[in-house]
Amino acid sequence: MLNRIDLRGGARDPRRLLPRAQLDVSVAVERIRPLVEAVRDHGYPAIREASERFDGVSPERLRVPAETIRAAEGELDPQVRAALLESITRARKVHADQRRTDHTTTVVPGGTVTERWVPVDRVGLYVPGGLAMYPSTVVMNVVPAQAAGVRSLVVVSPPQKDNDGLPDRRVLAACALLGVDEVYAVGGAQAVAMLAYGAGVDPAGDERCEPVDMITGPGNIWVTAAKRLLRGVVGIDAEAGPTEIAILADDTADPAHVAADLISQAEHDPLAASVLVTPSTALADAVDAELARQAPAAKHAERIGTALRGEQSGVVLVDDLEAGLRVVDAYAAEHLEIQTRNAREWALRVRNAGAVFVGAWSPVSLGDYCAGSNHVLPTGGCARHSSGLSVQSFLRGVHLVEYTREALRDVAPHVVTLATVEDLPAHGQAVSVRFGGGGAS
Ligand SMILES: NC(=O)c1ccc[n+]([C@@H]2O[C@H](COP(=O)([O-])OP(=O)(O)OC[C@H]3O[C@@H](n4cnc5c(N)ncnc54)[C@H](O)[C@@H]3O)[C@@H](O)[C@H]2O)c1
Ligand SMILES: N[C@H](CO)Cc1c[nH]c[nH+]1
Ligand SMILES: [Zn+2]
Repeated sequence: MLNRIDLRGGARDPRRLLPRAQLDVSVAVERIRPLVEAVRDHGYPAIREASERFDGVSPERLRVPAETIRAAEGELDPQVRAALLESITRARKVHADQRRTDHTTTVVPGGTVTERWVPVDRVGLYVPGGLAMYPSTVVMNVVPAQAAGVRSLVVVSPPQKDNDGLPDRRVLAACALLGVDEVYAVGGAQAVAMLAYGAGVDPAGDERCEPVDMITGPGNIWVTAAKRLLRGVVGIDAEAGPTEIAILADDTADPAHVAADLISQAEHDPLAASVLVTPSTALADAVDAELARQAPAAKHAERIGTALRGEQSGVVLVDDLEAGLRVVDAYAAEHLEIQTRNAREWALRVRNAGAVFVGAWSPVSLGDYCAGSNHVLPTGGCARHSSGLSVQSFLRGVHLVEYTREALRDVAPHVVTLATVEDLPAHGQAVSVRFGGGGAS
């Protein structure tokens, strides 16, 4: 069922052999540019027009009333409430524990540099809502922002035809459980543009969404394209586009589990990538057989089939696990499962992955909902240089430089020398003047 790529006995570059579906983000950027510019220039009418075109709804007001958010919590199924609360509790525990604390280094007696971790003031959190609904993504965005101490949080999520043009009820309920009260029924590139530039959110222009300082959260290729386009206008977390799973497995892995995990992420999007890397032909054959058995029976069989057959998915056959490790490192998957003997040892050697899931009992679905880790992770190879969303994503390190007169005097000649070398004498003078004019004394 999966494309088979045989790297055994050869030295072919795995990056070329495993193309990514969203290499087309740059094409999507050009497609959404006029929409982003229209939202910047006209605000509400442009957003409404895009919602009509892409979401099939034409909302009068984009902001979700506070009582609607509260009512959604009231209507929540008790089992769903319990599961969301468990997810929130575990995520809060992990994210609060990982918050960086301020640190002071005494460089010399009387001279210190303190690194202060200051939260971003206002952030926009994107919660997808096209093919699937993501109350869990509300948790994964909001919990780290709150743990960082962000003061102003706004959630955007696409309007749903079957919910009177409001975001999904479970998404609203998750906002209520987390104490978020600024929510807009806007999705796609238009939501990203609204957050970046700010915009009126009703026909009369009485209500406004004020611009944010940073936008986080996953989304489809259009959301990812808008984030790439607006990076710089606002801060952006890593690109978190169509989901990816890679599994490094040997003959100890259970083919039924491997297939189920590949299918679980293919379920997100026809552009999702599911990749198995293994030295075992027997496992590859058995996983193929399991995929053929499990995939057609899945609820979202059509998009799963499209994702699994897509050029972005496949089985990579390698000579051994060392070669497999090189492949998964080159690929830099959003999620990497290690299902091998001594899984932890292999996992600790991985350099490039959004998150690593170790052994038979840590499937990606656990991390999607209830491990305590974050599921907003870098896709498209961004794991080579970027981290998943965390409490750190919402903090800025600000250096506090504090020297006494004596400490400055001691180092003044070096400052003056470096300023002279760079032909920026006024820099040197700003130090010298403090010690009686021309030169430091
Ligand atoms: N990496 C992660 O952390 C992570 C987590 C959860 C989900 N995901 C991914 O997020 C994505 C969610 O996608 P989704 O589609 O379900 O929801 P989405 O909210 O990202 O996209 C829906 C929006 O796309 C816009 N849109 C649809 N067609 C368009 C077009 N032709 N041109 C311009 N805009 C258009 C619409 O405005 C709609 O509101 C999936 O790819 C999933 O794999 C990633
Ligand atoms: N696997 C997704 C991250 O790529 C997150 C998610 C949310 N709900 C289910 N899964
Ligand atoms: Zn998932």
